[in-house]
Amino acid sequence: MGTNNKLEELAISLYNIDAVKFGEFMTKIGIKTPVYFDLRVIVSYPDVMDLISVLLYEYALKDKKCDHVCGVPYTALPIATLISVKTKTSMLMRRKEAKSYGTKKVIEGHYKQGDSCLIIEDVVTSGSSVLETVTDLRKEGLKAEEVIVILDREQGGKQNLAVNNVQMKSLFTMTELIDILVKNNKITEESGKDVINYLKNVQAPQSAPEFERILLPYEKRAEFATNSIAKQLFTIMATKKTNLCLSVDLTSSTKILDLLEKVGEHVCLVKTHIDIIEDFTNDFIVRLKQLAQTFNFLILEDRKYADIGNTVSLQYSKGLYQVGEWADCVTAHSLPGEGLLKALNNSNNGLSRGVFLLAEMSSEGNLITKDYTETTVKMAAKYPEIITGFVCQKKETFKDPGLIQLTPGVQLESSKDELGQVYNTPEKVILENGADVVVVGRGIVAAKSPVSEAIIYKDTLWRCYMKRVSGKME
Ligand SMILES: O=c1ccn([C@@H]2O[C@H](COP(=O)(O)O)[C@@H](O)[C@H]2O)c(=O)[nH]1
Repeated sequence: MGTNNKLEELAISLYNIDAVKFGEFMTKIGIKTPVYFDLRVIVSYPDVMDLISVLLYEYALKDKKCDHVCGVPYTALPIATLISVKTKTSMLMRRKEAKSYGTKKVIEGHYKQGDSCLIIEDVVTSGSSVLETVTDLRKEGLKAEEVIVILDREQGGKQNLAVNNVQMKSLFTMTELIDILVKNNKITEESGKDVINYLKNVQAPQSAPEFERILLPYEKRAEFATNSIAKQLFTIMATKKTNLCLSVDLTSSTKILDLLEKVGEHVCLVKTHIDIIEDFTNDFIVRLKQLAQTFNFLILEDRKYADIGNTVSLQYSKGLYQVGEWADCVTAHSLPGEGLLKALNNSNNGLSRGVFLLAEMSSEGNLITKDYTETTVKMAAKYPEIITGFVCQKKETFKDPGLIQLTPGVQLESSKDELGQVYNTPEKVILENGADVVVVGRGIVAAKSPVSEAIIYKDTLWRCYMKRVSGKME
């Protein structure tokens, strides 16, 4: 049987075993889709597994030399195993979380620096899962420049990967799969067209003006995010319906924890300045993490790293605060150059971590220029796996819908403090200036009743966001 016939056979089998379904489904992040894939079920069908491995071999592996293969966890792991055995190629296995004991290895198997590793994946949408695996392999000095996938959903993954120097090959694109299923009378031409139309809509975002980043809802933005913390933060905002980041600029750990007990449910992000706490102990961190888990918020340590890579690496992972152990993300200046980003990227100990780069500041008379901001954004583009977004003030600062605009300097009325902090209103920062997550400090912590004030900020900020995105996705 020729490769084309086998591809047809595979498409029909995937349909028959319900690995691909048509109808109206809701994705994990609440977006409607007319097609749904669940390739996890293929492990129960040895004939389908066999066909997939034969096709992957014939299509992409026959004439290729690579030192290892590695499946993106979890669905692609058994596929990678079959390929490894069939081609007698060594396999590597990537853990999703580093072990907390022993070697703390993320990549299991025997390999040496410079070895090439071919990645195998089942379905690619934005390419972010593949990029997570690429990042871990590259950290070990492996060459990870190619991925083969069963299905390309044609939602920007291929382009995203190419930007990160990963070439993607697929057995089918979504359009090709649909064509086969229509041709074999598995689905009607109409539902085929529905899917193609859906694809056109989701492919358009980056170019069409109505899909400008600030007009997209957070759940959609999560799909574009490459950094896992950005993805989580978008999803938390969409689920909890809050884009409020509380800056807990208090010097007593008890006061911070008491406040978070009461307002944790209203915030998506809690921003700390850990070095202003006068009674810091490790218990504070334990309690803070518990609260983050209970109320589903992330933690940002606003450390504003600004030193050479080696020092930043030490500041991040050592010393009294061991920030890398507990903060989901940190802030950093771009001033010292890329070494700092490399340091943060290499010091994450296998944990999901993110960085907000300061591209602009809210304080009067700050020395950041337009050129500096633009160069900062360009620098960030080289480290998509670690960059969560930018601390900035203007919507023009960056375009990438997968990154987050974190904007401080916000109070209910425009004003200034006596030390140069400039406050804009929620309306201005969200509707005009493009803020995604809004940082409020003294507006809440110094209020007479911080809890009721937090609720007012949360409601006001969310209303502005809803106004911004409403009607644009229909
Ligand atoms: O440009 C910047 C960057 C960071 N910040 C920080 O945000 C909070 C703002 O606190 P307020 O009490 O709401 O003024 C504070 O922790 C700053 O360090 C900023 O204000 N501007």
